[in-house]
Amino acid sequence: MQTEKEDEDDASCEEYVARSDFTGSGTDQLSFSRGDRLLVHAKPSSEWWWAELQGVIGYVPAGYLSQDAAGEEEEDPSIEDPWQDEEYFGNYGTLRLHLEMLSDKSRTEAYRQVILSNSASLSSKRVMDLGCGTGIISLFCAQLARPSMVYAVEASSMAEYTRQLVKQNGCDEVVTVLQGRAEDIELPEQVDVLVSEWMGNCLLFEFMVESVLLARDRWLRDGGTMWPSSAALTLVPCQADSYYAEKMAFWERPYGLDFTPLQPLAQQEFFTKPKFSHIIDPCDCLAAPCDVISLDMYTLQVGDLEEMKGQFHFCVEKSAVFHGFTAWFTVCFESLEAGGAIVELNTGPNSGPTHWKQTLFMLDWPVSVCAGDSISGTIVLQRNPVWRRHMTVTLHWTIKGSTDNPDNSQAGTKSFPMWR
Ligand SMILES: NC(=[NH2+])NCCC[C@H]1O[C@@H](n2cnc3c(N)ncnc32)[C@H](O)[C@@H]1O
Repeated sequence: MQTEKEDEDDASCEEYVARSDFTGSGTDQLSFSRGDRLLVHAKPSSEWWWAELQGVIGYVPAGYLSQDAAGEEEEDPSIEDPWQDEEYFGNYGTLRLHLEMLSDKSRTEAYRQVILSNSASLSSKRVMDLGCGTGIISLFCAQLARPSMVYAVEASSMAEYTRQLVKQNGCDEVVTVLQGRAEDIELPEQVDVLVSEWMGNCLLFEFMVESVLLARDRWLRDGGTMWPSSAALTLVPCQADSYYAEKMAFWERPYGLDFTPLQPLAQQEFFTKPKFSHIIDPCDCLAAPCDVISLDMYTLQVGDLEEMKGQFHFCVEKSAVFHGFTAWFTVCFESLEAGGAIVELNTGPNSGPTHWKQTLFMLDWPVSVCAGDSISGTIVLQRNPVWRRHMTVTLHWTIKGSTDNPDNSQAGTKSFPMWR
């Protein structure tokens, strides 16, 4: 018989249905599968609830749960396809994106350099090229080295053409194209090297990296090599005068008229989401850039991707208007030979241009800063619990005046959806 307290607890418990799978990270998060019925005991915050599943208790992301049974009938599109694979792989089935990537010399030459500088060590190695697209990396392997086999895995319809390109270039003895998602295909053997070009805007957008980690855990032999081997997200406070003038200052006096009542609209429309494909000029950087998140591709776990946190502390080097932060990434490819040369692909303003360009996060209002001021804070990349290729980037910052400008101290925070 339940005690009054237990009755009371049951009364406060509410049953919810999981709309999507969730892999918890750490000991206090509860993993579950789509369709599981969870008992929610408490809602300490709007994002994380305290729930129970088959006697196990832990934190669950509230966004994953829906209460109304009716929700099951009107399937929310995100439940059907939280990875939006139909649209995602549909896009990669056309040439537009492949042309953009192949036209990116910094990107493509970096992968070619990796193969070239490891060509001797690649002899007799088994390679998996995850998300091979047109197969360029696999063709580099077959052309510049003597691997025993390259498994070129591609989920989109481009794979049919990739097979033709492999044959057209006389590489079909070495390269085998497998059409399918890396998560679903079967290889006849484990591989020595897992190479992939998985990086998205702000490094993680698209979350293709999850597929790479799953393939690592399933197909890379112990002691095998991950290319890239590591990745880092870099941040810098910046001025963005021309972007600000174009989107915000414009409304001050267009054709001699005062359109400033539209500025709150402009802020909402143009500064709510990050501006990807921004090109930051090195002189727009207000401080030395700082790596805020570093990924080790050998130890990174899928659960780690739910929330990635980084800290920063910038010393402002010149008096300017602080419009926002700019982010970019760098990936490194370790040598197959111990101590061999590392190849780096840096998508920042001091390296060759790439199709990723950089990502600009505009503050709601610019702030004047002086040389000697400090800008400290944190960046949090929160993976979208429903749309699994998306995330929200939250920046918290505090500006502290330098000794000769002590009263300029202010704090701010802003969340930027990428893109839902
Ligand atoms: N750097 C990126 N942001 N995107 C560039 C690589 C993306 C290529 O990998 C393919 N691709 C992406 N995910 C997968 C997957 N899980 N399995 C197979 N192919 C994939 C996709 O169809 C495309 O051809």
